[in-house]
Amino acid sequence: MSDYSSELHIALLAVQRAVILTKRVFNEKAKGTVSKDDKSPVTIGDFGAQALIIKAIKHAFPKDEVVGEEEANTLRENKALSNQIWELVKGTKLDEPSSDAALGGELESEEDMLKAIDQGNSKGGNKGRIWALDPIDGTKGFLRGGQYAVCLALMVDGQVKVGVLGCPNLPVDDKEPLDAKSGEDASDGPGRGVLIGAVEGQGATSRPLGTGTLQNPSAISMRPIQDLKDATFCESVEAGHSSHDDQAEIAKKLGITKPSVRMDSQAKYASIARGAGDVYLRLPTSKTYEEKIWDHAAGDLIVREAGGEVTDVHGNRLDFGVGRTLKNNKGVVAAPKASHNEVVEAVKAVLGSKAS
Ligand SMILES: Nc1ncnc2c1ncn2[C@@H]1O[C@H](COP(=O)(O)O)[C@@H](OP(=O)(O)O)[C@H]1O
Ligand SMILES: [Mg+2]
Ligand SMILES: [Mg+2]
Ligand SMILES: [Mg+2]
Repeated sequence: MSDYSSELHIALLAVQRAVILTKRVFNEKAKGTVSKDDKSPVTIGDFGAQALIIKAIKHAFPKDEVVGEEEANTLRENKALSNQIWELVKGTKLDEPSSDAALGGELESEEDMLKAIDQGNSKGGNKGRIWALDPIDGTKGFLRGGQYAVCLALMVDGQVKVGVLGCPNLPVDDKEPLDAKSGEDASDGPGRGVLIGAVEGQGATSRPLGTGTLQNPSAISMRPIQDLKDATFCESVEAGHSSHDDQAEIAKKLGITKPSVRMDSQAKYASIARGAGDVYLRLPTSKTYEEKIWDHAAGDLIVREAGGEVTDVHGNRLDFGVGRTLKNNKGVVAAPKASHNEVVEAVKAVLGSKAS
């Protein structure tokens, strides 16, 4: 049986390399945004990071498939944008040549880059080895100057085996508690940037994000909370992604008085997994929206390996084996194992009272 050590190693290095690129874009005023068909934004950072990571995976594990969020169609029609991304991608490498070589080195050409982006077109499913990739999660936060994450997970037969989150704007210090402002005006200056990883059955770790070989990891775990009244809750900044009103009602029901922490991206999963916060709620805002597997795969495993439980609002585990979306689930409830049931009951009570 595989211990997934080489998959974890490649995933950590690939995310670390992609963050070199996303940080350059984050710190530029013009981030090269275009709108997708669903009107959501995508930047040169999203495309560039997807190309770099898929190149690395296909080099190390040529037979594996990838479910990536982005596709290159728009770029093939917009040469100027494609050129701009290529200028960024072609110079991006890890400082340590042997680490960069493990990822297959640089992409060969602009066409090679577009092809890599399009290799994220797997349909997903519950057979074989499939990676789920969100090159920039929290693109709206990325544009606003908030939190964002580079997210990569390996699923085997529909089960998440390896998960990695690169969070350039979170503090390196695992124990720095979240407060109501943690999601605002984020920066990637000194003391910031964390790389979280997990393998099924082997726990979760964190280490500072670097630019070459991987730094030493420390084990992370969720904070033991005696009473949910003292919990710190995280939710999306975007009210269109998760209902702030329902979450406030649930918090009230549980006796929570602290204001919620609004934060973009899977930085929420990363934060609760390392004990900087406690509970992450994502409450459906529409009957039709299906959550995307790349928005949750890495975070789901990392929180569960850190001593948490992750389910949908009905208390069912997230099902990553049914395609590119979580069509069997609604919303997300992530909490320490011992408190998870109590949170789900409060969620059911509040959402149930609104069912028509
Ligand atoms: N109506 C909706 N409900 C829930 N999630 C949505 C949504 N519309 C978009 N999203 C997803 O929310 C993600 C951001 O999550 P959060 O709100 O926690 O920061 C987006 O990821 P991207 O930024 O990668 O596109 C996008 O996939
Ligand atoms: Mg997006
Ligand atoms: Mg996302
Ligand atoms: Mg994204």
